Amino acid sequence: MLGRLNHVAIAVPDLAAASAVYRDALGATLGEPQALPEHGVTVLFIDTGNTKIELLEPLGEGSPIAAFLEKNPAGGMHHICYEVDDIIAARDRLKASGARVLGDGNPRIGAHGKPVLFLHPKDFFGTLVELEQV
Ligand SMILES: CC[C@@H](C(=O)O)C(=O)SCCNC(=O)CCNC(=O)[C@H](O)C(C)(C)COP(=O)(O)OP(=O)(O)OC[C@H]1O[C@@H](n2cnc3c(N)ncnc32)[C@H](O)[C@@H]1OP(=O)(O)O
Ligand SMILES: [Co+2]
Repeated sequence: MLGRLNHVAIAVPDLAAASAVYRDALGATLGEPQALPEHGVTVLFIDTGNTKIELLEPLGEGSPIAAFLEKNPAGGMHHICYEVDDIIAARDRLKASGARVLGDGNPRIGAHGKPVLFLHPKDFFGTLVELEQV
């Protein structure tokens, strides 16, 4: 079930400033910012060759990362995304094991145009887990 590491996400207060630091200080090659109002974030991906870094900032009212940034105003590691080949089978297996699938439990289309789900951080050792079907 558990596949490759698709991305590590870092929530930031200012996406433009954070991506400039990644470009200028770390020499990162930046993807284009993507506003995703349906997810309440604007994201930008950085390809590291073996995985990706997702920088994300809140977009609009009620962003799901607003409370996280209130607690971590300078930003912080927000979630980790694993790839799965069948997100419905993964969801059903996780729910059967007692894990909490966030939202209404149905996959939504994520930044890569693929179905994604999120698992409650309290069930995975303080780490918000995202699953992406590839
Ligand atoms: C762009 C699309 C997609 C992609 O394709 O990559 C994305 O990545 S979108 C990313 C943004 N969307 C999401 O994160 C959706 C899932 N997240 C949520 O539903 C919420 O963030 C949350 C996980 C339910 C937390 O919401 P929050 O408002 O912070 O609720 P609480 O304050 O009640 O938090 C409960 C509890 O969990 C701790 N917490 C919150 N966020 C995280 C986190 N990222 N990592 C670890 N722990 C987290 C929070 O501190 C609370 O703990 P206690 O205070 O100890 O109770
Ligand atoms: Co993500």
